[in-house]
Amino acid sequence: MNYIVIKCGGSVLENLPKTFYEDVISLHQNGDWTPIIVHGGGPLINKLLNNLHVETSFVNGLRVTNHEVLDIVEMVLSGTVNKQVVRNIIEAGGSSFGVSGVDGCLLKAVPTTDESLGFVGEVVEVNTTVIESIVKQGHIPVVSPIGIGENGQRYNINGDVAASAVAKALEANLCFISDIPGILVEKNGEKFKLDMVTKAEVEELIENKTIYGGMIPKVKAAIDGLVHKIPMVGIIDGFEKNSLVEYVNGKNIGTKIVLDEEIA
Ligand SMILES: Nc1ncnc2c1ncn2[C@@H]1O[C@H](COP(=O)(O)OP(=O)(O)O)[C@@H](O)[C@H]1O
Ligand SMILES: CC(=O)N[C@@H](CCC(=O)OP(=O)(O)O)C(=O)O
Repeated sequence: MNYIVIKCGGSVLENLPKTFYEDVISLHQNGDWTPIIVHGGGPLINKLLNNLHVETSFVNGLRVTNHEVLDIVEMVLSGTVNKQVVRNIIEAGGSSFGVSGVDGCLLKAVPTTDESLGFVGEVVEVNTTVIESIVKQGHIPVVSPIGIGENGQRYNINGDVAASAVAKALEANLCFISDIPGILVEKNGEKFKLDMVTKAEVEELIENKTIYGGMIPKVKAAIDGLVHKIPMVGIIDGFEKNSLVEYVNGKNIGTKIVLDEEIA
């Protein structure tokens, strides 16, 4: 099966055009690709935390997650956002089935090594049978990034990290849909997009702070995926018309991430 994991960032989710979902559905219906959506929802979590006067902070793009934050994160991701994406696909004429990483122990997790992050998890195992059975029923799976660990403990997993874990488990292509045309760098006061970056370049861009915030987990998850044999990883603009279709057809769109140039 030619799986493609499409990670929809919270930065674009609320405003993705209907044509985006129509493109996902057409990939599915043409039979060449089996799309799986993994979503984020950071801005909506921020909004609810703010409304409830709960403080929030990030370390290297990951949200520090205590009990109170964890409750709200799960509510937003596995409730509001997951069902919104499922509805969007139905509205665009497709069929989809939403699950959280907790359902069927889809995303088995352990706490991340940085203890100061609280209940932030890393995925240690993906129960691919959950995805496979949804696909078998003819639905597009929509996954929210909450993981489950020992004794039923929930974990907040960054959407990019969850998407990469699912792609690794299925040996799938991976595509990050975000609100930027790709990785941007500044030269002579002007910003331009990189068509391709290597692992070494990514590390340098993080080091010199050209890559910051939510882009850090994205590129780290991309590299981790490539190291574990994901065939292709890219970051593309969700608002650009046909971007997803062009990406799967190998057009030069967004930023392609590679381990090194020889194997590009
Ligand atoms: N070098 C960079 N190029 C492009 N965007 C970057 C870069 N470094 C940091 N960013 C930020 O990363 C954001 C995308 O990450 P994030 O907000 O987590 O998006 P998403 O919700 O789509 O996962 C961009 O909107 C931008 O603010
Ligand atoms: C640990 C961690 O940072 N989890 C993220 C999960 C949502 C997410 O990843 O949303 P985006 O894709 O919109 O960034 C969070 O709490 O915001």
